[in-house]
Amino acid sequence: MGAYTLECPWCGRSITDHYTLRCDTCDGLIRAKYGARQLSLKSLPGMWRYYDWLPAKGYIDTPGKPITYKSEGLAKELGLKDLYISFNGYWPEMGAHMDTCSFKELEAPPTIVRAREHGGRAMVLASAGNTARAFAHISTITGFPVILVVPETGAHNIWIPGREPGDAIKLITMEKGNDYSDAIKLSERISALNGMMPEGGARNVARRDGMGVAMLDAAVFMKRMPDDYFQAIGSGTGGIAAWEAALRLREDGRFGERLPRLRLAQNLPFAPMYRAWKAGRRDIVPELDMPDAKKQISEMYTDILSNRNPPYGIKGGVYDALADTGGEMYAITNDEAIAAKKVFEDSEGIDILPPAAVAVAALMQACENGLDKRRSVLLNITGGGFERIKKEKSINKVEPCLKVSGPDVPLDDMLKVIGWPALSEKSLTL
Ligand SMILES: Cc1ncc(COP(=O)(O)O)c(C=O)c1O
Repeated sequence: MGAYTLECPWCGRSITDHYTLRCDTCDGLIRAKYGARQLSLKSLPGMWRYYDWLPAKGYIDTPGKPITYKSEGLAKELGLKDLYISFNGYWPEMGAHMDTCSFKELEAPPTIVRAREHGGRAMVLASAGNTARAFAHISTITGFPVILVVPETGAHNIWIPGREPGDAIKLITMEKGNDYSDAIKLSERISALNGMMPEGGARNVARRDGMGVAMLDAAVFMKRMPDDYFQAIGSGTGGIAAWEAALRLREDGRFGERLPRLRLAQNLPFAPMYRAWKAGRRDIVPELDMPDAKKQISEMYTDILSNRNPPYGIKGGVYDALADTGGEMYAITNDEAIAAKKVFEDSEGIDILPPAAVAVAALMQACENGLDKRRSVLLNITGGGFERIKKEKSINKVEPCLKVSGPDVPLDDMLKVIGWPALSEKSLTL
């Protein structure tokens, strides 16, 4: 069980896993190559049902997994015959128990397990909100220290469902004017500390293969891969993950030969990947694709979908995923997303997070523009059930231990407040 090696499909190197995030030779995205060519489902909790294709030896006892179901309400609304929904969030009647209400809860468990298995004593990560919440939740469950760097505007997103936040969570907020990319810069500086593991973003196979579980769960439920996969993206890591999961399913042989077309959506006015893709470019040109990025980000319906350095042009990144699957990009206005949110909630009966509304709006746009209604479509509702969980469980805010002015603040003062290196000793007792 759980046997894997790492390989770089772009230069053919096989790599021993030391929590390795990069291929030194060609800088393409490395992948996990699993011992099990065919997926067999395991009797393990939540997402660990897909343990065969997760890069970890152990697992964490958490119930969260995507729930795939066949839509009736939205399908009827849009005239689609075969619309499937991957619901990532809280919806107990459907068996959905991702209590932090987003698919980032698929990334956190394998990433923390992998880090621990490779000698990590703490993890640092930057997030506009949902990712930090998911890692904080898993830190509360496991006691594994996490340092979260979050722009002030996203701090309200960091809460723990149903219990008090664990004391191994250290939340650092960044003053107004800093965005997600500033948070990434600061977290990269902190990650240079001995024993501190970077979460690795799209480069971390545990994050990607964790998110790929949405595609695996759908294919198992549908008994085949969907024709189309809709998702809202900021970094696009979820899109890459869906593509890689589909490549494994194709190799498995029981889920079809054709890769699902990735249909990925960004929220206007900040849509650098949409613009680069539409211009037929592998590279994002900041002056053309995200002029005045900070202003654009401040005008988005959901700045969760903002990332100024997405893994787009890198080998094995979003561009390659779109190209290999015959994919398409969509740009969604704030009004379209707000309208789509209501359509989904009225027709399916559960609240969704704003990024998921962007994906719904993309599906609606595709339908208006002639998407063949007989195609089997998988819509990734990447977050939902927040209104619902608020009524049923306590939402316990994580209080920041420090607020900083920008990404270049002196590290020493910061570490004193975090309690480093004493914090790192904590993980040794776990
Ligand atoms: C709820 C939700 N949906 C979609 C996304 C976009 O994910 P990605 O761009 O990493 O695929 C995010 C990112 O944080 C998110 O929190």
